[in-house]
Formats: sequence, structure tokens, C-alpha cells
Amino acid sequence: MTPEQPKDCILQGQELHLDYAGKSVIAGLNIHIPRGRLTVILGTNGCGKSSLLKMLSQVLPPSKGRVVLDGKTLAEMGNKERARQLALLVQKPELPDGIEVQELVSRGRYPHQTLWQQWSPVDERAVANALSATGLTGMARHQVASLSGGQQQRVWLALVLAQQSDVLLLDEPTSFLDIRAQLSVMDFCKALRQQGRTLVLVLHDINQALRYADHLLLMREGRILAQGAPEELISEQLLRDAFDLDARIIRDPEAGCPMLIPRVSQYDHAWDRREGPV
Ligand SMILES: Nc1ncnc2c1ncn2[C@@H]1O[C@H](COP(=O)(O)OP(=O)(O)OP(=O)(O)O)[C@@H](O)[C@H]1O
Repeated sequence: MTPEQPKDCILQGQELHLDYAGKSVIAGLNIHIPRGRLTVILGTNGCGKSSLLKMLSQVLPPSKGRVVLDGKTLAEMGNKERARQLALLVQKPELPDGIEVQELVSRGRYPHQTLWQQWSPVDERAVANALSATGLTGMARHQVASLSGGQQQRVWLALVLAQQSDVLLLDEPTSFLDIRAQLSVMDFCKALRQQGRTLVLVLHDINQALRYADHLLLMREGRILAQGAPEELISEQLLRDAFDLDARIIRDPEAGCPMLIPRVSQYDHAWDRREGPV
């Protein structure tokens, strides 16, 4: 499907290529992230979603091609300038030893500090607001390592929030969370979107993607298979093409959005029949 460029696009990947040790995992990928919308990237394990998110934040510079953020080439921006505009939460962030919640969230203010502008009441307020928005004020002095997986995920979200960037890239922010906690994270992302932030999430739950996304990117083997509004994009054929999945698409009776129901299992022990990593 030919990607149609959204009218107001804040982040663009142009002809992106990525090689790991000489092996190509992404080749000639073009994407457009609409401003102030919630974009979800979907695709099979190993298709290159995390790699794409890292390229979009310059954590992993593309082997070829360029990323453009609000008209500026990302590679030409300084680290702090970039981090003031764009935040990335990776899939498994490394937790520093013995760190407390407030201290970790405060690290989100690093891009705002300069030689002349040290820690200020503005930073203090940003951290307090991030803790409050994620319901962590009462846990500010707790060791992060002592918290549950769901609480720790909220701490990482608070860190990203304290960074106050317009664009948030979140890699599987709901993994390891129970269903209620997953929906809290998704509602939280929706609220950020309603405040005008741009969000790009990697998810594995297609129904959550169909419910929350304004814009979907479907990947397969390092390529974009389709991108656009979920309602217009999703089809049983596309699910077959993207996931080898045989599913029906019905309408959520309450939310009105499309949702999928996989057909009776033909998937047991199917790993060996699927292609390996790209
Ligand atoms: N550091 C690395 N060195 C070498 N190959 C890598 C590295 N990181 C990822 N890859 C390979 O790049 C490909 C894409 O990986 P990536 O993690 O981007 O996929 P993904 O779609 O995010 O997968 P998942 O859904 O399982 O998280 C895979 O084949 C993976 O094995």
C-alpha cells in the first residue's frame, strides 16, 4: 500500500536502512508520524519495531537515510536539544542500583540543564507534576527496585513525562502488566495525546492498537506493509499478510472500533513453520 503522507507530520523517516554487523534488518523504509496523534507500530517478533523506534530517536543512527524532526535532521541536532523535543522509553530500561523513585524521575530533567541553568524550581515542578500524574507522589522515596513491575513501569513513564518533550516514543509500555494496568497506561497515553503530545507506541495487542491508535504502522521483515488510520487500514487480508493470522474483524459493540477475533487455533507449535529473524 502506498503510504500517504499525513498533512501535519512531526517526524519522518526517509529511506531508512539499518544493518547489524553487515546484516540488513531494515532497507529503504519511509514513514510519517502525524503531529499530536497516537501512532502504534505493530508487527511480528523480530520484524524491526524496536530498531525503528531507536532510529527515530537517533539512539541507533540509521546506516543510510535520515530522520527529520519538525523540519530538522535529527543527526544534526545536539543530544540535549533532541531530548528536549523527543523522548524514548526502551523495552527493557536498565535500572541504576539503589535508586529512589524521585531521583530516577529527576533524570528526565537532564536535557534541560546547562552550565548556566542548573537545577531550578521549574525542574522541581516538572518532577512533582510527573510523579503526581503517574500516582507516584507517595512513593517518591521508595527504592525503584522494591516496586512491582507495574509500578516500575509507571516510574519510567514519569521519567519520560518529566522530560516534557513533545514527542514520546514508547517501546512496549504495557508488557508484563496486568490488563487493568495495561488499560491505565493506554488511557494515560490517550490523555497525553489529548494534551497535544505526539506518541508512538510499539504494541503487541492488536485490539488495543485498534482501540487507541489514530495511526497504525504495520511492519513485516523490516518493511512497512501498510500505514494509515486503523478503520481504513485493517482487513482480514492485512492480518494474514502481517501476522499469518486467520482472524475475523468485528466491531466493538461499545467503543465502535474494529476488533479482531482469531479463528480457532491452528497456531500450536507453529514456530518452526515461521520464518526466523529477518
Ligand atoms: N544488537 C543487535 N545485534 C544484532 N542483531 C540485532 C540486534 N538487535 C536486534 N537485532 C536483530 O534485528 C532484527 C529486528 O530486531 P528488533 O528488536 O528491532 O525487532 P522487534 O520487531 O522489536 O522484535 P520484538 O517484537 O521481538 O521485540 C531481529 O532479527 C534481531 O535479531
